Parts: sequence; C-alpha cells; structure tokens
Amino acid sequence: MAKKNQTLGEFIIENQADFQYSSGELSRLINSIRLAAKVVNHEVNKAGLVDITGAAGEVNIQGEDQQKLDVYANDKFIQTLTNREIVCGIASEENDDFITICGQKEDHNNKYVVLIDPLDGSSNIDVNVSVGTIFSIYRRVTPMGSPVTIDDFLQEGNQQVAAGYIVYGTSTMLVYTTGHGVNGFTLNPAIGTYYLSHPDMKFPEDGNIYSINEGNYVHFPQGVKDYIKYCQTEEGDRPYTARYIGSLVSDIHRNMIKGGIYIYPKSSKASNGKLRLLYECNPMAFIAEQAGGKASDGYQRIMDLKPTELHQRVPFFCGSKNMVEKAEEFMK
Ligand SMILES: O=P(O)(O)OC[C@H]1O[C@](O)(COP(=O)(O)O)[C@@H](O)[C@@H]1O
Ligand SMILES: [Mg+2]
Ligand SMILES: [Mg+2]
Repeated sequence: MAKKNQTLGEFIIENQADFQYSSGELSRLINSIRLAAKVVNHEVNKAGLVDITGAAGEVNIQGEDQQKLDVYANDKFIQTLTNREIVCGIASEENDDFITICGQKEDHNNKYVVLIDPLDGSSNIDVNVSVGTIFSIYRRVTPMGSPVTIDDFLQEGNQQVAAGYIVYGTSTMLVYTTGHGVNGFTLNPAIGTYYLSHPDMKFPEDGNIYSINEGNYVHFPQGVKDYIKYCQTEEGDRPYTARYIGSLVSDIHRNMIKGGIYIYPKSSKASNGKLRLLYECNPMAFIAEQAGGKASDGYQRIMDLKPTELHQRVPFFCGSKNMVEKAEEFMK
C-alpha cells in the first residue's frame, strides 16, 4: 500500500513488480519524465522574468503559433528521453512526424514509445495561469531491432502501459498510472523531490462542476446545449458551478479532486473538436478511468477509438462517471 509522503523514486521502485513486463525500463522512463518535468518547472516558474514568454515565431502542424515555452518544454522532454536511451520513438504535439530514437546501438532493445503534449494550456503561459504536460506510453508493436513505424504510435488507448500529467500550478504535481490506480506526487521545490501527496486518487462518482468553453455555445451540437441547460437548471443539487481554466490538465485535475465534468465537444467550427486523441485524450482517459471516472467522445469510450492519424482530434467528455453518463444521454 502506497505510504503517504513516500518519495516518487521510492514509489517507482516499490511498485515496479506491479508491472507485467517489469524489467526496470518503465521505471527508468518514468524517472526521466520526472527529471524533465523539474527542468521545465524551473522555467515555467520564471515565466515573465526570463525571455520565455510569447510566441516562438513558428507554427506547428496544428496551425497554432508555437509559444517559446512549448518549444522549450518539447526540447527538454525529447532530450531527456533520448539521452537515457529507453525509448525507441517519440511523438509530440510540437513535431509534425514521430521521431525515431536509435541511440548508440542500431539494434537497441528499447521497447517503449512515448507520445507527449509538452506544454498543455499554452494560451495561459503569459497570464500566470496553471499549465501542464501530458504523456502516454506504449510498448512498440513492431519487432525489436526493426525500424519504428507509425503503427507503434497509432495504438488504441486501451493498450497504454502508463500515462500521466504534470500540472505546473500553485504547486507542481506529477500524477500517473501504470494501470494500478492513480497516484499524485507534489514537488518540494526547495529540495527538488516529489512526495506522494495524493495516494490512490479517485474521481467522485458525482460532482457539481462543469467545465466547457461556453463562448462557443452557438456552435455546439444540440445535445451539448441541452446538457449545459441541464447543468444551469435550479433543481436538486443544481445549478452546478461553471469552472473553466482553459488548460485541459488543470481543469481535469481540479474535477478529479472535487468531482466534475470537462467537455470539449465538436462544433460547427471544429467538426472533431480541438483536443488530440493520442497525447491529450487517451492519457487523460486512462487516468480518469483508473480513478473511477469515465471518458468518451459523447458516444464511444475514448480508449477504444482506433487512431488513424498522429494529430487527429476527437470530441472529449471526461470526468465523474455519473456526470459523463448524463451528458451522453443528452447526446443520444
Ligand atoms: O481556448 P479553448 O478553445 O477553450 O481551448 C482550451 C483547450 O485547448 C488546450 O489549450 C489545447 O492544448 P495545448 O495548449 O496543448 O494546445 C487545452 O489545454 C485546453 O483545454
Ligand atoms: Mg494540450
Ligand atoms: Mg500543448
């Protein structure tokens, strides 16, 4: 049983056996993400002081202006994972195509691929609102020693071996799962160590927070409009409270602790919504389900969706189980 205030390092070692294929590689991989997150956290905390705010002047494959911190975080995570030779491929929101990590030896036995949203909530960087990083880990499907292919990345979310996020907020937390529940670790910045502050995190089955960008209301499908009206109706424990930070990681983290639902639906402006299946929705869905919550595209379980493209978008309904089921009823 996880001991409160255990360090992340201790927790990783102690729980290594949990993992079916445990050979220490996944532990080293999680440790590398822990390290890269500390480096990025250091920069995030100085946003505004150092020249790390504003646009980097490039546009990513999503057509978004890359923020300097998007690029910085992307470089730090890719560097840290590459230098430790534990992954055979990386895909990122900020890179058009996946990257093959060969390392020193061509025939390395690295068996994991990582998909990452290096900086989530980019629109909040310059305004001192919490942002995050999201990661998703799979075992490769192509034979060891053979070139990594797109098939290693286009796997259904139910094949994830681990997933998690880092939230750079009032404190910095790393929250992850390897399919054995969800645990949250808070960084003590004074000594640079993560401590188990939130063991065995659980989504309350019900909540009274709904998180959606109502500014797009007129463009939403009727089912979403009806669900919003339902949330705002004076009846029983409603109206619910509206909370929307505009950083997926932070909105889901809050709702997991307090109970709530996050929705980024499709709309007449965005036929598949905005969020990316592989490095935003699948990892957050794995976390949500492992914490007793639910995640769908309004109809189907997110983690059963068959990916077809690296940067594909899907509608996203995620949160307290009963609230997501209620919203799905309105989508029927
Ligand atoms: O401004 P909008 O349209 O409400 O979108 C906000 C959503 O977009 C995102 O910022 C997309 O993620 P990135 O910042 O990683 O591109 C989510 O974090 C957030 O929930
Ligand atoms: Mg994102
Ligand atoms: Mg991002």
